[in-house]
This record gives sequence, C-alpha cells and structure tokens, in this order.
Amino acid sequence: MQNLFVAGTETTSTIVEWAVAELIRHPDMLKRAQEEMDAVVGRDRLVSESDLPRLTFLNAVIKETFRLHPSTPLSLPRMASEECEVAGYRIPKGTELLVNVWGIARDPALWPDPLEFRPARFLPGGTHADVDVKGGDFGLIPFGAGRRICAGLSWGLRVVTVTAATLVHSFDWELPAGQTPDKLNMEEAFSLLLQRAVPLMVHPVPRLLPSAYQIA
Ligand code: HEM
Repeated sequence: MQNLFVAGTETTSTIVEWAVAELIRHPDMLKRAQEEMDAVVGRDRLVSESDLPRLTFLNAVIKETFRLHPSTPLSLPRMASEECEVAGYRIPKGTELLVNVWGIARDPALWPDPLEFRPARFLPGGTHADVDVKGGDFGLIPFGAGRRICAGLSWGLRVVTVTAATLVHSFDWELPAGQTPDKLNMEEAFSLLLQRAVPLMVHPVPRLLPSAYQIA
C-alpha cells in the first residue's frame, strides 16, 4: 500500500505542474485548450472524466508534457538476467541498467525540434499522431514498458489529465508582478523524479460561472 502511495502521488502532481507551467509559458496554447473545453464542457460545470476523450488538444498537451518532462526521467532500475548485446554494447549478466526515458524523448532523430513544446505533433495529421504513452512506442515511455510497466498507468494517466483539465478550464493564471510568460523559469531538478527547480507560483482567477464551483 505504501509503495502504491509513493509511486502514485508525486509522479502525478509533478506532471500536472509541468503541464500548467508549459501552458502559462505558451498563452496561445492555453487559450486554445480553454476554448476547446468551453466548446466541449461549457462554463457552467466542471470538466469530468467522461469529457476527456473529446478533449483532443488537451490530450496532446499532456502527451507533449510527458515527452519533455517525464516524472521518472531514468525509469526504475533493471538487472540483466542474462549476458546480452544491445546496440553493439555487451551487457554482462547482473548489470544494473537504467533507461534514459528523458533522453530518448529528446532525441532529434525521433523528434523534430525536440526541445520545442509542440502538442500539435500528436494531433491528427501531426508527425506523431498515432504515438501514445502506454508503452507501445519506445520513443515515448514515461510509464516504462514491458512486463514491469507502471502498474498505475491507466489510473495515473486519467488523474493527470482530469486534474490538468480542471485547472486549465476553471482558472486563468496570473503570474506575480514583474514576471512574463516567456521568462517563466523552466529549469529542471533531476533526481528520482523530474521536478521543477523553482516551484510554480501563480494566482488563479476563476473563469467559470460561480455555480460551477459549488460541490454538491
Ligand atoms: C504520472 C503518473 C505516473 C508515472 C509517470 C509513473 C511512472 C512509472 C514508471 C516509469 C515505472 C517503472 C516502469 C518500468 O520500469 O518499466 C513505474 C512503476 C510503477 N508504478 Fe507508476 N507512474 C505513475 C503513476 C502511478 C500510480 C498512480 C500508481 C499506483 C497507484 C503507480 C504504481 C506503480 C507501481 C506499483 C510500479 C512498479 C511496477 C513493477 O515494478 O512491476 N504509478 N511507474
């Protein structure tokens, strides 16, 4: 139970923080995500899980956030049970291996303009329209892949998407006086988790009808 708690809390909150930060840094994309949600959900209620399949742009934003800021940048350690060869390198039996999930998702051979935050690559007609984060596409494996893939993938992905959607739909975001979106600090702090070096400080301004915020 403790393992599930540890594995499932900061991984999800970190990626939501990155998604909101990327949208604040790109006001045109924040506007596009909000307009999509206004069209699908309206402004008289909160977004719900059943809305998610129709939020095409928001889902692309989440994938792009997982690509640039994967919660666990080096995945979890693996040990070679047999000697093997990978890409010409001999891996002795018993070697501990880490997969550089972060590096793979920034490989220019796989991702055009890899350092650009560009959700449109995942939209229909985009360069990576058919790629998802569920372990089938080795260029994007924020939940790992194979037999030991994240046990909470399905739940974690839904929690991340619905939480980010709620924040983006429900509020406009004001930066502290003197800060501008283009200067937002996006430095990463590497450890087991990939967190923001500087926590996101923003002021939420409600944008829905007041009745939408009342929880029954
Ligand atoms: C954004 C959310 C999450 C991310 C990015 C994430 C990422 C990962 C990654 C990369 C691994 C290692 C997979 C591998 O080695 O191939 C993993 C394992 C695991 N995750 Fe998650 N995780 C998330 C949410 C959750 C949640 C919500 C739970 C459960 C409540 C969970 C439970 C686990 C468990 C139990 C493992 C170990 C699986 C095993 O070794 O067989 N995770 N996760």
